[in-house]
Amino acid sequence: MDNPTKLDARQVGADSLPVISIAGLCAADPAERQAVGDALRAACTQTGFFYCVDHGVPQGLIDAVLAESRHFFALPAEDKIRLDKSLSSCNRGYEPLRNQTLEAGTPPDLKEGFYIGTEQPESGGLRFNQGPNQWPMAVPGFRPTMMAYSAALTVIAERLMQGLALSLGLAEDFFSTYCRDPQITLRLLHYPPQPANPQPGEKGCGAHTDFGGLTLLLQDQSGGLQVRGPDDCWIHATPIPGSFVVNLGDMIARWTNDRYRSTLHRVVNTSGGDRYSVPFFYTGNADYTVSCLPGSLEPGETPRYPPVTVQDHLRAMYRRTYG
Ligand SMILES: O=C(O)CCC(=O)C(=O)O
Ligand SMILES: [Fe+2]
Repeated sequence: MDNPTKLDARQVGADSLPVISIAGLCAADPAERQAVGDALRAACTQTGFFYCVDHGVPQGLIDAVLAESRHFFALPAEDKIRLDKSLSSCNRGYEPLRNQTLEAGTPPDLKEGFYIGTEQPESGGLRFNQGPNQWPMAVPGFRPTMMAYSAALTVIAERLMQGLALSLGLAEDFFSTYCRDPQITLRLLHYPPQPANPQPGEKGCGAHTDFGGLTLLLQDQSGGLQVRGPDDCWIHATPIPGSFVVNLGDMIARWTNDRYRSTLHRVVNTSGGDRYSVPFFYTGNADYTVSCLPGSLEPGETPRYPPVTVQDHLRAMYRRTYG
């Protein structure tokens, strides 16, 4: 890892990360579906990040998510604190500025957030991240918008998992058990502008890899997301209107013995204004055991990671970044 206090990134065009149209995943012709699988394979082995377009999620819904998120974060601090995630048994609700440190050895992240998941009965913390949401009553459009968006992205994520199966030469429905009753987390994020005189290494979101399966990120037009390139430079994931930035999390790296990359990324909000983004984490069925996939080992090669359930893996990862 380079010096974490150095925050500059290479200025490159959006074409440095692949742009993949996923419309073909809905085609009746298997060759069209496989063509998307082939494009995914290239992106997954090379960058671990790509822009996803032609996904079919209405732009009006995407715009509404960002608008409702802005409304929420503009509420007075006391209203937000009333929904603090420490009041939830399942990590749902508001997370104040500087609450998480995604990059060990650097100051806490300059972001505030709000966690939403599948609406479930209270489990008293027995089932990790599973239970009821907390909702801001002062923002009436918030709940229906976030529920509609979560449902829409769950469909896209499941479709992408079918594409990933094709990309790996597996049956298209290979991940169907993983996709049954999936854990999803919608995370609203608000980044204030990067301070003029930050502490060494202080930034919006420290360098990290994502914990789960797939992440589908909606970002506004501020920019600031930086992705670790194969040549160990940081490259800007410049916003492309209407796209999602998709990346693979650690579970896919475990599945493929690191053939598919779970790539480091971070956020430095140098836009001068507020930045809003909405990662959607698709982590699959909590009880599913992630272990090295058929075809991901060369003869004589052994798995780098022991099998782990989705739930146990996530629990360990949250513990690491929330202390
Ligand atoms: O805000 C972003 O663009 C990225 C957020 C992120 O990487 C995360 O929440 O895991
Ligand atoms: Fe991330």
